[in-house]
Amino acid sequence: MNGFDHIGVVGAGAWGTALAQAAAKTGRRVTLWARESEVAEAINTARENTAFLPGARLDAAIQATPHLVELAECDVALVVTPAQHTRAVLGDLAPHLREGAPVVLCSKGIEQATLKLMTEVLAEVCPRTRAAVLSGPSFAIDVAKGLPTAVTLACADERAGRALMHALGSASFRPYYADDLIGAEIGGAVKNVLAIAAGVVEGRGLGRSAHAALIARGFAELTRLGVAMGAKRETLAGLCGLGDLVLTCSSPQSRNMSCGIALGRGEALADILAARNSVTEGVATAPAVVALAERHGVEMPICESVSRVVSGDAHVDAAIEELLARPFRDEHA
Ligand SMILES: NC(=O)C1=CN([C@@H]2O[C@H](COP(=O)(O)OP(=O)(O)OC[C@H]3O[C@@H](n4cnc5c(N)ncnc54)[C@H](O)[C@@H]3O)[C@@H](O)[C@H]2O)C=CC1
Ligand SMILES: O=C(CO)COP(=O)(O)O
Repeated sequence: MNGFDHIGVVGAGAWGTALAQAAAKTGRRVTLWARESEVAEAINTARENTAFLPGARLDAAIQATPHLVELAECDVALVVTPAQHTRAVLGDLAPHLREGAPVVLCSKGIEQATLKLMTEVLAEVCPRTRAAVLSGPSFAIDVAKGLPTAVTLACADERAGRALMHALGSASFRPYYADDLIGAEIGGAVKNVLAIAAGVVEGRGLGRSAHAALIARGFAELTRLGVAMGAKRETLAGLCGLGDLVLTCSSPQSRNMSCGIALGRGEALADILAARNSVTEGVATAPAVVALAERHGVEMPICESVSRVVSGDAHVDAAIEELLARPFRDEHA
């Protein structure tokens, strides 16, 4: 064992459960906080999270609990709550965080009310914590089943970041160290918005060429915002940016893409969201991305269209028409 012997995971949705499983596979003790006591109960007794990650048998080293106080002994906390709820959960977690224990933010979204990244929320709520970000192309069920996956693990403190990489990594779950937290966060947040657009392309039957164009032009938007906010281009072109964009824009298994597919087929957003118990991060993050783009003076027409559609300000067809009517321009402007 090379440190971080006891791993805390905050949030037992699909991703928190999968990360708990990946950590348990390294031989570490894992405490997993579930907001719902019945989820904790099911994990501890049936060894399955039937509510959020059915079909994955969970390691006996994972102890689930509905009480955050039980994370007090953990050497590190992985925070895996939906972005819009992360501030509240961090507030409840703060008194139980062990002095010096890093917090690894694993959610992919921007706080809509404040336009803050998760690292900024953490800095406000738990000011003396070392932050890390884990983000990349990784469906929860793939990780839980031990299929090969690679993610970015960003931490400004290089020693802590590399130690976390070794603690969480295994042959099948492969974190790559980076020092660029902003890049890791922007990649994960913006790709969800673009995946909704990719779903619309699919659901409206606009063809594979439009799909490829959407990914390439979407990546240009993601890069523009990231660079304006201080991210490194190579981070955005890596696992947590381009890698996750390609995965999420190409897999109907993605909640964001499947939401877009349903929108493209003419379903109403409220009905789509009401039919699922899982989070579709791009819906709340889309208006935040547009507001950040305005603040930083960058153009993000695809994200703007998604924002207008999910906010009910534009019909899907009108949004597509507007995008196609944009003036011709230099590709790399
Ligand atoms: N599922 C996946 O494959 C991946 C998800 N993520 C990210 O992980 C984060 C969590 O997503 P999932 O684990 O998929 O969630 P999920 O969609 O499986 O489950 C919803 C989660 O939200 C929690 N929740 C609902 N209301 C809440 C509230 N008021 N306060 C706190 N928590 C509340 C539920 O307890 C549950 O844990 C998201 O930011 C997502 O983008 C990142 C990588 C992969
Ligand atoms: O982030 C993910 C894969 O990397 C999961 O995407 P969805 O939230 O769209 O399902």
